[in-house]
Amino acid sequence: MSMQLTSADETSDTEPLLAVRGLKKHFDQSGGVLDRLVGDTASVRAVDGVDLTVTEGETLAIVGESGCGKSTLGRTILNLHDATDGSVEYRGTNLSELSQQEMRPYRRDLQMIFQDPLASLNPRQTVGEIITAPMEVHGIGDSDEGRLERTKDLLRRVGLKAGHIERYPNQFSGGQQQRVGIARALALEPELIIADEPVSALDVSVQAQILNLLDELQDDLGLSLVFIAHNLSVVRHVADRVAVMYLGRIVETAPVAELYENPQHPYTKSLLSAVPRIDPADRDERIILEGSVPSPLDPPSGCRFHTRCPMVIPPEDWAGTDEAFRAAFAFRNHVLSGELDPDAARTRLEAEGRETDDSSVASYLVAQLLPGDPEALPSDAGEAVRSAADALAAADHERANEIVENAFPSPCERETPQPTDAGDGHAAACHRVTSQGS
Ligand SMILES: Nc1ncnc2c1ncn2[C@@H]1O[C@H](COP(=O)(O)OP(=O)(O)OP(=O)(O)O)[C@@H](O)[C@H]1O
Repeated sequence: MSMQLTSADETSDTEPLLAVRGLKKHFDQSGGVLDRLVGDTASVRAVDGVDLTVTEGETLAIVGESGCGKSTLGRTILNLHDATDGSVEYRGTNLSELSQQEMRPYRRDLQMIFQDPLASLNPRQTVGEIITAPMEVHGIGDSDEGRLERTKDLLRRVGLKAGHIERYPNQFSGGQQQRVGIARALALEPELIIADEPVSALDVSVQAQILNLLDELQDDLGLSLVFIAHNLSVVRHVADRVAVMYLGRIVETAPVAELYENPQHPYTKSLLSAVPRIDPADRDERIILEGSVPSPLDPPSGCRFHTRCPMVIPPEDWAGTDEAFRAAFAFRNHVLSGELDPDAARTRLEAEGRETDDSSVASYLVAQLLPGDPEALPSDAGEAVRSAADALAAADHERANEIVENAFPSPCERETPQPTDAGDGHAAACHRVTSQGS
């Protein structure tokens, strides 16, 4: 007789199923004992203080650019990485304190689905073996026959055929492989599945089928789902709530419709502006962010997004417009990035048959690095830009850094914004967001 794919037990809905508090995962990058002795203890701050909750039956999407720490967060929640700090409470038990041995009973409840289905399936095992193996480990089913029957049920449940049980992973298409991965995760009747970019490696036409399958399974089985994605377009129809992640931290959380209609964080706004909309009236102007995500080895101070933020806040005594400040701040960030090479600028000028003295190089750097018109800056700011460019042309990077840091400070780089209640279950960590709570 086949077993039932039962839904998770009903429990009180006041307590979240999963509560992540202050979770950190840092990867030590110091070379060895000597590095540590001399205090050279660089670490990648992949997850750096995350708070999240997942309630029963809920789908929480975690969205952010590549490298912002989503996979590390998923793996640390499941105790596949040792947490550096913080806690992960699952039904009141702090998983991050458990040894791998103590984790075993929880492994059954907490499953993961991976981005690359083929890489996550053993190529030498049949689908039947892949799906029955975890059942054996966790003592599900009384006999091999029972487990095989259950495997056939699962295959049908995920849209495959019972006859597929004898096949090997490479005999399936990408979408079918992901269905096998989902069946394997379901084999243990989990309560929560962390799906790490489960459709990113699939053709667009197949993505919708897998998303629909996950949605359907979640409804039918009462599963909780943490759905990791690198853009907002795939999560709209599967998520109940969305947490937007930037450089190891959650910057905004909201119910999905609220997030799409009323984004608060400039980072979320930029991600949303990249989502294709059918109705032209819904289309926002595309916000292209400067540069790429900074290194988690040395994340920016204050608000980590300040180096790329199109809404960065001027200091109180700024005499110009906000737009002029943002141009000056973008110039500042180029200078501080340390990536500018005055010799390369000189070579370029030479190739164009122009003057190559320091003053010409400085003018060239201003033209390249300051967005908009230098005349729009207040006069002292314009002078600071020019002095910094002169210092750069003379290869005095230290002086250039000092000038731009003093001339263009922002509260965003000094103070770390805390999550602020924006009403309707919505919170954002941005200095521009003011509390709507009581
Ligand atoms: N085992 C590791 N050792 C050192 N650094 C790591 C390790 N795993 C991840 N990282 C670093 O941690 C940061 C976050 O990586 P992570 O894979 O969690 O990001 P992500 O948002 O999931 O990105 P992607 O979508 O590309 O997978 C990256 O800078 C990555 O290089």
